[in-house]
Amino acid sequence: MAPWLARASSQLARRAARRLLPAPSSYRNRHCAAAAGPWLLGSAPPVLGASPAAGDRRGFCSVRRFTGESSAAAAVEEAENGLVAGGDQAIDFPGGKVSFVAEMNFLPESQRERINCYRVLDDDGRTISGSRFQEVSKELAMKMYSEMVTLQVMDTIFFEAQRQGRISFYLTSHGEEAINIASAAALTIDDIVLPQYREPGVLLWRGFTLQEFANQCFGNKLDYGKGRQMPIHYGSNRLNYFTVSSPIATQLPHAVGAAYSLKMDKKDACAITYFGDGGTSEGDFHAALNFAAVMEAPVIFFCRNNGWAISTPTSEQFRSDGAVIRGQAYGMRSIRVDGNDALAVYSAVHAAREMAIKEGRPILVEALTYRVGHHSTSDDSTKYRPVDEIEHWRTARDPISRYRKWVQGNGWWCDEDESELRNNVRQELLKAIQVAERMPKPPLAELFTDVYDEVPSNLREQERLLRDTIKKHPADYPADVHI
Ligand SMILES: Cc1ncc(C[n+]2csc(CCOP(=O)(O)OP(=O)(O)O)c2C)c(N)n1
Ligand SMILES: [K+]
Repeated sequence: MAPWLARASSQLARRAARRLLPAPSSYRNRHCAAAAGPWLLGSAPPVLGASPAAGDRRGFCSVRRFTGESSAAAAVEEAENGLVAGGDQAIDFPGGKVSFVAEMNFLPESQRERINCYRVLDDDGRTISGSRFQEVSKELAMKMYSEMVTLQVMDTIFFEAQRQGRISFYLTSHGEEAINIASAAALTIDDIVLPQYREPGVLLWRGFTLQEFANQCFGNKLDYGKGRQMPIHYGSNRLNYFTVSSPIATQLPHAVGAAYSLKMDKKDACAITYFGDGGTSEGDFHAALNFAAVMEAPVIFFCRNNGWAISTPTSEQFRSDGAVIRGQAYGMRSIRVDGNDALAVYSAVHAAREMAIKEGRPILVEALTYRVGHHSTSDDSTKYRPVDEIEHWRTARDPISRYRKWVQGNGWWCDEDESELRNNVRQELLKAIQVAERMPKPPLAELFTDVYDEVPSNLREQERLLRDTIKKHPADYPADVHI
């Protein structure tokens, strides 16, 4: 027995003896569980001071029966011999006191009921009576609405542009507009965003223009990534938005580091990182949550639980009650929120941010939602999920319609406003696409820069070969490649 455990055991037994506690009827069982406690069940504890009386063997554990007044003295004797007396008292362990119990109870694999989901608006856009939420001004509420619509229109047009062969790839946030916009609205520009790829609305909210989105998707010379990345891999230094990186969940540990640096600099800001239900199966997810909890980093882990990771349903992703329950396992406050309710998402992230910064702690937010679109333009989701299911979420559960009912109910919006907004966004984006499409591509030399301070000889050789190949086969390369 470890010396600290023996000390604790003997202190406890002496205290019991001083108070002359009568032996509880279940003493025998407690004794048994306590003695087995620190070791693996099934293996005998290394020190057993009391020799078992005949007939007292119960599997792995030796037992002595005590009665009446003699029990306290016996407890002392047992403790001196290295046994733990058990009882209601808590015993010191590394990490804090733990109480012993007589029953051999395994923690159940799940709670009896699933964790509740915080909601403000019902399906008809009415505030649920008694719901508590962060007030939003008319101005903020309307900006949220118009950005949700802008995101939806942008997604629809870029998706079509890919189908027309004008861009190589696209991925929509359909069904997750409230998550995108309302979470962004609850942050300040000083908060650092480490995105997955389905949160362009956060960047839109921060002021990334439709022209900037188009420049990236067309990989032209104004794209900040210099045309090196696939479409939708946006990033902006100016807007504190890390560049999207496709490998799932790598951004989570980065976010903890970024958050910790904000804390060291005593900044009034936090980091937020987004990821899907699929991302929770990556080792990076677990490393990041543990790291953040231990380091008390002001980071918000925002899980978009949208039911699908490409063709993998959540039923094949995890057996836990979603992601929210995992926060507690790592010692982190967590909340489950209706991801299709803009006011609930806004309120939850607003509160999470306050706690993260003021109390210096990570928070996990799990937003329940549904990926209404295909995974990307490389996917046809009707191959693995029922069309009815998609339609139900696209219509009856649409976050934009629900929020619109609420703003309209407040007298802030009407049908004419709606068509004017949609028309304006469409015009602006079509113009941006035309400009982006005509804009020359970045110079070829840029393919080889920004990794090494000086381009090494092997890369210079590759560049020379590429230029020769383009000259030999000009028809196989875009006409505007700048040799
Ligand atoms: C490490 C890694 N494994 C696999 C992939 C391929 N992949 C791209 S997206 C994706 C699904 C991710 O699903 P989820 O995290 O739930 O996000 P969602 O697409 O639903 O928003 C997978 C498996 C990847 N990009 N990175
Ligand atoms: K990543």
